[in-house]
Amino acid sequence: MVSPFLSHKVDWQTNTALEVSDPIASPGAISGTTEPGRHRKLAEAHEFAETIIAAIPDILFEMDRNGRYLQIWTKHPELLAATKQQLLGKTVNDVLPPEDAAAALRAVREADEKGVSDCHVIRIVQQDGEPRWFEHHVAKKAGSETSSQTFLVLSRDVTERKLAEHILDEARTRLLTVLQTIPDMVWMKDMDGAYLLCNHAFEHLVGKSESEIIGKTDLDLFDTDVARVLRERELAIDAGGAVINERWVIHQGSGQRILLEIRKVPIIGAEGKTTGVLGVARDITELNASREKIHRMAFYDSLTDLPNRELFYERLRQAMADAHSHRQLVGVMMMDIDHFKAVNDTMGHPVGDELLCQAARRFQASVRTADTVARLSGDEFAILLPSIRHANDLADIAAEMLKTFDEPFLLDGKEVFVSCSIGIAFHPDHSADANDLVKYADSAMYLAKRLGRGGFQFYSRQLTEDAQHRLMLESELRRAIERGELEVYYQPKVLVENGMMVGSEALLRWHHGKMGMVPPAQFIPIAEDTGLIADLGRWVFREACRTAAQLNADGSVPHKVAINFSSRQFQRSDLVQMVTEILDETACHAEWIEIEITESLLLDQQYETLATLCALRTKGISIAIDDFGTGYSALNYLARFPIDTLKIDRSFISSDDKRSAELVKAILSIARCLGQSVVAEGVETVEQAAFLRASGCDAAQGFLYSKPLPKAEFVKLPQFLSI
Ligand SMILES: Nc1nc2c(ncn2[C@@H]2O[C@@H]3COP(=O)(O)O[C@H]4[C@@H](O)[C@H](n5cnc6c(=O)[nH]c(N)nc65)O[C@@H]4COP(=O)(O)O[C@H]3[C@H]2O)c(=O)[nH]1
Repeated sequence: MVSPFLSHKVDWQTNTALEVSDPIASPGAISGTTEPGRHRKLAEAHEFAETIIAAIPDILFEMDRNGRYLQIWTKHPELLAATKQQLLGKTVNDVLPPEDAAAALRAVREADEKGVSDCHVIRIVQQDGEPRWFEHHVAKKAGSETSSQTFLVLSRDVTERKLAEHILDEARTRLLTVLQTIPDMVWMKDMDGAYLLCNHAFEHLVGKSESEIIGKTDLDLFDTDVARVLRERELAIDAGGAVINERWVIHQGSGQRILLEIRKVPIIGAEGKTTGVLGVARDITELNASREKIHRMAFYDSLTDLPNRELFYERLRQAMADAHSHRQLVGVMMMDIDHFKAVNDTMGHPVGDELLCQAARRFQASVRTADTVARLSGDEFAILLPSIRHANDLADIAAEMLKTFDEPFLLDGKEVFVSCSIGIAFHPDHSADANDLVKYADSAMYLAKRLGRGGFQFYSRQLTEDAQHRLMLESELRRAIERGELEVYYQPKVLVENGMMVGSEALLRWHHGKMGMVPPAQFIPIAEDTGLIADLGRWVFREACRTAAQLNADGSVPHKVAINFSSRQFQRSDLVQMVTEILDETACHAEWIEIEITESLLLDQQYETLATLCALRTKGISIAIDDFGTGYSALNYLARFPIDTLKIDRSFISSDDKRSAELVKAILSIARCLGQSVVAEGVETVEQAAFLRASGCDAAQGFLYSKPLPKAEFVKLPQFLSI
C-alpha cells in the first residue's frame, strides 16, 4: 500500500524517493542526514504512515478535481462501489448514480475552495447492490500543483449510524403521529418556559397554531395571572424534580367550561438535570360528569335528591368517630310519614312522590347545614345530627320539625294535612354502633307511632327489652297453634232494646304454658307484623265457623258470629278461597258470619280491598267496621264499600264528654241514612245502655251483658241477657 501522505509515487523496491513531502516527519528531521540515513528515515516515515492507514477503518481516496479516483487505500474493498481496479482512473460520475456523484463532487469542490470539507454523507451502492452511507471528509492535498490539485477523501462507513438515525427518525415520526392523533393535550417547554413542542389537541385548546405557540411562553398565550401560576408550578418542578398533578377549570370563549386533569413531569437531560417540562392534559369534563352522576346514583336518592342509606351510614360512622375527640353527642332521628300509604293509594303515586319531596324539604329546612337528611326507603327518612351538646337540643329540633307539619301540604291542588312520627337515639349514650343507633331510633319512632302519631320519642333501654320480649313472643306464638295454647272466646252481642242475644264476637285467647294468659293487644300486633296472622286468622275463622254452625243448628234464632280480620289478611289473594273452603268444611252458612275490619284497611288498600269485600259480601257474609270513629272516619268510604254494620268504638261509649255523646248520635244518624246497623262496643253501665236505647242504637256489646267467654260457657248463656 502506498502512503497518501507522500505527494508522489515512491518506488519502494528501489527505495528511490523524489520530492518527498511528509506531514508527519518534518522536513528538518530528514535534512542534514546522509543518503542511507535519509532512506532509513523515509522508510520509517513510510512505515508510520502505513501503520496509521492500517489502523483506521476508513477508506482513503485520492481524487482530482473531477472526482477521478487516483488512489484507493482500504482494508475493506467490499465497501467500494466497484473493485479497486475498476475504480482507478474513473470519475465518480462514471461509477456512482448522478445524485451521489454530484454530492461527492460538491464535497471536492468545497475542499478546493476552503481547503477542507467535512461531513458530506454520500450514499454508495455496493458491489452487492446494497446501499451504504459514507461520511466524506475531503482535504486539499498539500503541495499539489494548482492545475493538478488532488484531494484526499476520507470515507467513513456510517451506515450503522445512518440506519440507527433512520430508525430514530421513524420512531420520532411515529411518536409525532401518535401525539397528533391522541385526544390528550401534550406539550414540552424548556426551562425558560418556552414551548418546544405541542400537539393538535393543545393547539385546539389554546386556539393557536403550532407555529404561533412554539418559542412562546404562557405569558404570550394565557392571562397574566394564569401564566404566573403556571410558571411558579413549573419552577417548583425544576427545584424539586417532582411530578405535578393538578386540575384546571378552563372557561372557553364559547362559555363552555372544561375540566382538565394535568400531569407535568420534568424532562431530565443527559447530565441528570431538568431541562424542561413535559405536560399532558386530559379533558375530563364528561368523565367527571359521569363520575358525579354515578356517585349521585350510588349515594343519593333520585326522587328527593337527598343522601341515601349508604351515604347516611358513611356519614354517621364518620360523625361517631369524630365525636370521640369532641365529646359531643351524635343524634339520629328516624322519621316516618303517618298514613303515607293512604295518601299514596288514594291520591296516586305521583302525588305520594310529591309529598315525599315536600316533606324532605321541610325536614331539611328544620336542621343545620352540617346535619344530613337522608331518605332510607319509601317514606322512611333519617337525620344525622352531629355535634349536639345536650339531648334536649334534639328534643327541640324534633319539636320544631313536627311544627313544620302543622302546615298543610299542597298536593294535586288540594291542601292535605299529614303528620309524621319521629324516633330519636344518640351516641354515645345509646350505642357506639351505627346500625344499632339507627335501629334504636327506629324502635323509638314505632313507639311514637303507637302512642298516637305526630309526636317524637327518645329511645330507652325499655324499648330494647320490649323488642326482645316481642321476639320471644313471636317465637312462642309460632308454636302456639300446634301446642294447643289458643282458644276462641265469644262475647255476646245483644239488642239494646231487650237484651236478646243476636250474635257474638269471636275473640282469640292465648294461654301460654309459662306466661299464662297473653292479651290479644300484645300478640295480635306481633302476629300482624310477622305475617303469622294468616295462620292464626285461618284457625280462628275455622273455630268461629264451627261455633256459628253449632249455634244455628236448631234454626230457631239466627246467631251471627263476628270475626276480626286484620289488614294483613287482606293482602293474601286467596282470602276468598280460604273463606269459601272453611265455610264448606264446617257446613257454616255465610249469613251466620260477619267480618270485622278496621277503617285503616279501607284507607290503605283501596282497589283490591274493595274487590275482596265485594266477593265476600256476594257470598252472603256481612261486613262490619270495627272501632268506628277512631281512625280517619273518611265518610266517603261508607258509601263506596259494602258495609253492613258500624261498631262504635268503646271510647265514645265510656266517655263522659258531651261531644262523644253527640258523635254517637251523629254516627247513628249516618248509619240510618246509609241503611247500616250499629253496634255499640264496651257497654259497661246501665246508663250507657239507656243512652244508647234512647238514641236508637240497635245492638250493643260489653261487660254489662257479658265478658268474652270460653265456648263451653258461652253456649250455656241464656237467649236474653237481662240487665
Ligand atoms: N274494657 C272493656 N273492654 C271490653 C268490653 N267489651 C268488650 N271488650 C273488649 O273489647 C275488645 C273488642 O274487640 P276488638 O275491638 O275487636 O279488639 C280486639 C281485636 O282488634 C283484636 N283481636 C282479638 N281477637 C282477634 C282475632 O281473632 N283476630 C284479629 N285479627 N284480631 C283479634 O284484639 C283486640 C282486643 O281484644 P280483647 O282483648 O279480647 O278485647 C275485646 C273485648 O274483650 C267492655 O265492656 N269493657
